[in-house]
Amino acid sequence: MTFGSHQDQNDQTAFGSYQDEIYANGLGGVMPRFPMTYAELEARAQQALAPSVWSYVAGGAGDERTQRANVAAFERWGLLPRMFVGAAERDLSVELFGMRLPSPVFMAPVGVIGLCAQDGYGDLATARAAARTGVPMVASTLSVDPMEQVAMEFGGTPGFFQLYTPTDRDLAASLVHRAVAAGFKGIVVTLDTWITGWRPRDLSTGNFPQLRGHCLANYTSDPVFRSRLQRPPEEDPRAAVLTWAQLFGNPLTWADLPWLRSLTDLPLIVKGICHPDDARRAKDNGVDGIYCSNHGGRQANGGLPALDLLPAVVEAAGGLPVLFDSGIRSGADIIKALALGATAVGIGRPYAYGLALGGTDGIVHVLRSLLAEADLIMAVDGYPTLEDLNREALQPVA
Ligand SMILES: Cc1cc2nc3c(=O)[nH]c(=O)nc-3n(C[C@H](O)[C@H](O)[C@H](O)COP(=O)(O)O)c2cc1C
Ligand SMILES: CC(C)CC(=O)C(=O)O
Repeated sequence: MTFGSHQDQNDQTAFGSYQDEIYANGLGGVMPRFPMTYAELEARAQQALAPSVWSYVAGGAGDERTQRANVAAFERWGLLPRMFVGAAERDLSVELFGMRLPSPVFMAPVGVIGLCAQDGYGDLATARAAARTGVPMVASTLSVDPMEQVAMEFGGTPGFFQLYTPTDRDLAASLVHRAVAAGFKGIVVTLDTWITGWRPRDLSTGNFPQLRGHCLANYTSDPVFRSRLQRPPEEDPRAAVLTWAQLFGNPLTWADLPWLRSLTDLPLIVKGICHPDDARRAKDNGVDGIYCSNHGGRQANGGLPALDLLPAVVEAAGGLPVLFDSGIRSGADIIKALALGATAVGIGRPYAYGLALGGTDGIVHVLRSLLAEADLIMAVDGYPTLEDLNREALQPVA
């Protein structure tokens, strides 16, 4: 099978075969085009991206201590290999919100992802990667193309819509209802970013407001948003951006949760939950999934690594699915997060870098590499199914 062919879809349950493919294609195939380590992926993405986009994607809050800690946290856990298991066949599939997914991996919402693509249409390229790999995309509110067009590229892969809840409730309802109509399978409400964190790299380049301004397609295509403007955004884009900036961020409280819940029957997932009490309360208020994340260290510096917070959140979630991101850089990281109780694991910056280097092919390469590594670790370490991956599979590094 050739790399990047549409046969990928049929290959979703044999993730480790990507290794054979790379060896078979040899130097004429994947290797000269795509990096095989995260360090190389990051370095080459830096070369490929405009400096302001690079700073925005790679950067985080403050001196980026929390961002680095997210990654370092994975090094404090080691996997325990088991022998005589005969894990010749592995099953990485997972049941999530009533759907069977080929793997417990998804693409975390990345706003402004559009600008990581060479042609500027990165949301569509990402959706196509979801179609090819079966790895769901959580489409950000902040996209270059409207959600309806993004959803049309998903193929058979389910997609999720990430909501930045505006202060205008009618607009929030309109965005959610559009997502339902477009066929999204769940709504992820991000709680930790109603205001942007202190991001020195963005402040240095000064380009962050401009970058955001390119990613308002979900607003400018929205009838409610348009009704709030004196003139159509096509005629007065500056006024549209100013109006958007005024209503972008809603500092939600628990009192808002019943209203959010009432907007849709789709699974409602709350992103940014890091405290067990918040997980418990969200569950008691009728959410369907908890998303443990510290936004990749982009919002508040000085926090604990998200991985360290995961086990308590899982326990408090009392059986609700727990999605996790922040710091996943390898297949081993995926396995460790699953063993610590995550139901599914979100990839963030790595796929944005894949997009920067090779569009849809680049993302497919990143996702398949991560999944191949995860699958092969399960094979070698003797954990054939996700049920086998639990706390017993891990030991803290001394
Ligand atoms: C460039 C960029 C943009 C992001 N935009 C969004 C967004 O629009 N909505 C959201 O909920 N999270 C957003 N996030 C956070 C990611 O969903 C995820 O939590 C984070 O990337 C995980 O950290 P990691 O990439 O270091 O693994 C963004 C992250 C990056 C890197
Ligand atoms: C426009 C931003 C607030 C989008 C985001 O979530 C991020 O950059 O982390």
